Amino acid sequence: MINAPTIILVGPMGAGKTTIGRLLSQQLDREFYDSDRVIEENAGADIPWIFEKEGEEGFRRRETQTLQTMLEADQTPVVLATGGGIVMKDENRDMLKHQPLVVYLFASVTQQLQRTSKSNHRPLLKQGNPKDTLTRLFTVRDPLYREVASVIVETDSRHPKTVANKVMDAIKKHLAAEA
Ligand SMILES: Nc1ncnc2c1ncn2[C@@H]1O[C@H](COP(=O)(O)OP(=O)(O)OP(=O)(O)O)[C@@H](O)[C@H]1O
Ligand SMILES: O=C(O)C1=C[C@@H](O)[C@@H](O)[C@H](O)C1
Ligand SMILES: [Mg+2]
Repeated sequence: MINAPTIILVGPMGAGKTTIGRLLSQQLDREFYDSDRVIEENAGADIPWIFEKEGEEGFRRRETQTLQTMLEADQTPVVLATGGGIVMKDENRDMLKHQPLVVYLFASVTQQLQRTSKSNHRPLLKQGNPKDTLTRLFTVRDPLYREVASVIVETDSRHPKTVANKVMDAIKKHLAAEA
């Protein structure tokens, strides 16, 4: 595993990309980055503010730029969590498909709903009914996550540490099959 390339986590809001990404980075003794946090640091503002001032389109422009910079800059392998909508742009999916290790953290809509209900910093869930929004996004995005992923790990009803261990096992299997 020491030689594993950069691990990129994709999946919907509440899949646990940030949570599991942190755990993996600790287990592997690697740097952890979260594209949402990098966007916020570069903007000097949080995601709700960016959505309010620049719209989703402005946020997506920043997201593409951030992904590009991070993938180009990355020499040593790291763990990179992405935002739930990273797969919406063709150019982002192209970048991701060229990466050796993209992990789709799968979560059902019911589970996404439970996990996202604890906080209200996600602009897309502030308008309308969150269950309808998550269902609509799932229909569009689930095939796109699958399109870019080398590995898929189910996260429903699993403790974060169990998910992190499952990701490690799945990565080992994937790398062994590729060797
Ligand atoms: N496997 C899990 N079991 C229980 N709770 C979890 C699990 N994974 C994540 N959580 C909790 O769900 C919430 C959302 O997790 P997290 O922020 O890691 O999701 P995310 O995929 O990064 O979402 P976003 O796309 O919005 O950034 C957090 O409160 C986290 O503690
Ligand atoms: O699913 C989405 O489109 C988003 C998910 C979050 O990670 C943030 O990137 C932002 O709130 C948008
Ligand atoms: Mg996150």
